[in-house]
Amino acid sequence: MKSVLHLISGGDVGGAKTHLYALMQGLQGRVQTKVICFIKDTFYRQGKELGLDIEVVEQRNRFDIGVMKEVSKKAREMHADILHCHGARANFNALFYKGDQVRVTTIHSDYLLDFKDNFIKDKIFTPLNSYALKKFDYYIAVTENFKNMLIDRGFPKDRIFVIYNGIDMYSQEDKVDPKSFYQRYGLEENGKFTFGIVARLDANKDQKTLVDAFYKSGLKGKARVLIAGDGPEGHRLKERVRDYGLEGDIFFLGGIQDPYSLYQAVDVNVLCSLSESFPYALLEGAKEKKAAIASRIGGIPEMIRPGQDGYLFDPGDDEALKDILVHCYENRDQVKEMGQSFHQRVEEKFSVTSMAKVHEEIYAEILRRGK
Ligand SMILES: CC(=O)N[C@H]1[C@@H](OP(=O)(O)OP(=O)(O)OC[C@H]2O[C@@H](n3ccc(=O)[nH]c3=O)[C@H](O)[C@@H]2O)O[C@H](CO)[C@@H](O)[C@@H]1O
Ligand SMILES: O=P([O-])([O-])O[C@@H]1[C@@H](O)[C@H](O)[C@@H](O)[C@H](O)[C@@H]1O
Repeated sequence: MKSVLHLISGGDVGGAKTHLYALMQGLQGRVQTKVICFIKDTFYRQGKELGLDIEVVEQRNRFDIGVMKEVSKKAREMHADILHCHGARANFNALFYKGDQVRVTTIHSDYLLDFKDNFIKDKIFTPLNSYALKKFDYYIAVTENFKNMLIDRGFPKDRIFVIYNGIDMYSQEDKVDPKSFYQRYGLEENGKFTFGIVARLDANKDQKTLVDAFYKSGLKGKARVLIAGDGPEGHRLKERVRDYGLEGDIFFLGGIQDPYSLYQAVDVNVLCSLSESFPYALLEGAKEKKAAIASRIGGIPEMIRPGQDGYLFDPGDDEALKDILVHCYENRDQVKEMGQSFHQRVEEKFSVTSMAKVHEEIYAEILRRGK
C-alpha cells in the first residue's frame, strides 16, 4: 500500500479541514496516511476524535522551521512515498523539508486571496506561499477552474491534476432538531421562510450582498436570514443590518460547531462568495436536502444545475439575488423539490468514495512519473 504524509497548518477551521477529514476517511484501506499539523487546536482535537492518524509537531511561530527535522523523521518512520501539503503554512514549511519524496500540494482556494483580510499577513505570507508553490512537483487543483487559474499563472499544465470535493452522504452528523436549534439563539421555529448561510465573515464570502438583497426584497417581517460564521467582517455586517433596521430579521449566530443543525433548520442554503473552488457549505446543505442559492463562481456552476438544484447569480449582484430570494419565498414547494434533486446529484456525482479513488489514482500516476 502506498504511504502518504499530509501536512496542514492545524489552525484551519474551514473547507480545507472538512476536505482533509473526508479524504482521510475515504482513503482508509486504500492508502496509508498520516497527518501532521503545526498548531495544537480544534483541527487536531477533532481529527483525533474521528480516529485519524494525526500528530502535532508544534511550531513556536510560523518561522520556527527547525520542526521540519522532526517531520522528516516521522516521514522516514512511516516509509512515506509522497509528501502532500494543504495551505500556505504547510507549503512554506515544505521548503525546509529534507526528504526525497515526491511533493504535491492541493490548491483549495485562490492563494492570492487567502490573507486579503489582514494587511500585514497578506504582504508577508502571500508572496511566501506564491514562492513555495513553485517548488512543488505536482498540484491538485480543486476544480477545472483552478487548474486554469494555475496555468494562467505559469504553473506547468502537465503537472496539475483536478479533484472535485466529495462528501460522505451517509455518515451520521452531529445535529439537534430545528426547535432546539432556534431556541439556542432565542428564536422560534415558527414556519417563517428561512435563508441560511454558513461561511466565515470575510470580504470574499461577501455576506454584504445577501444583506443588501434581503433589504431590497421587501421580505422584512415575512422571512428571515441566519448567518453562521465568524470573522473580520462581522462588525461591519452587523452595523449594516442595524442601519437597515433588520435586527429582527437577520441573525448572526457566530461560528457554529454543528453546521448540519443549521442546514436542517433552514429552507434554503445561500453562498455569495466572490471566489470559490468547490465549497463544502453547499455540499453539506445538499446532504440535508437543501437547495442552494449561490454565486456563479469557480466550480459552483458544475455543482448546481440552475432551476434544478438551486439558483445562481453573478457575484455581487444584489438585484439578481433579491429576485431569487423573493422567488424562493413565493415557491416554497418548488424549493423543497430542488433540495431533493440536489441531494440526489451530490450523492451520485460528488461522493467521498470517488474523491478518494481519484486521489489514489493521482498518487499512483505521480509515483510512476517521479519528480
Ligand atoms: C474561498 C475558497 O476558495 N474556499 C475554498 C476553501 O474552503 P472555505 O473554508 O472557504 O469554504 P467551504 O464552504 O468549502 O468550507 C467551510 C467549512 O467550514 C464549516 N463552517 C463554517 C462556518 C461555521 O460557523 N461553522 C462551520 O463548521 C462549514 O460547515 C464547511 O465545512 O477550501 C474548500 C476545500 O477544498 C473549497 O471547497 C472552497 O471553495
Ligand atoms: O495561518 P494559518 O492558520 O497557520 O494557516 C492557514 C490555514 O488556516 C488556512 O486554512 C489556509 O487556507 C491558509 O493557506 C493557511 O495555511
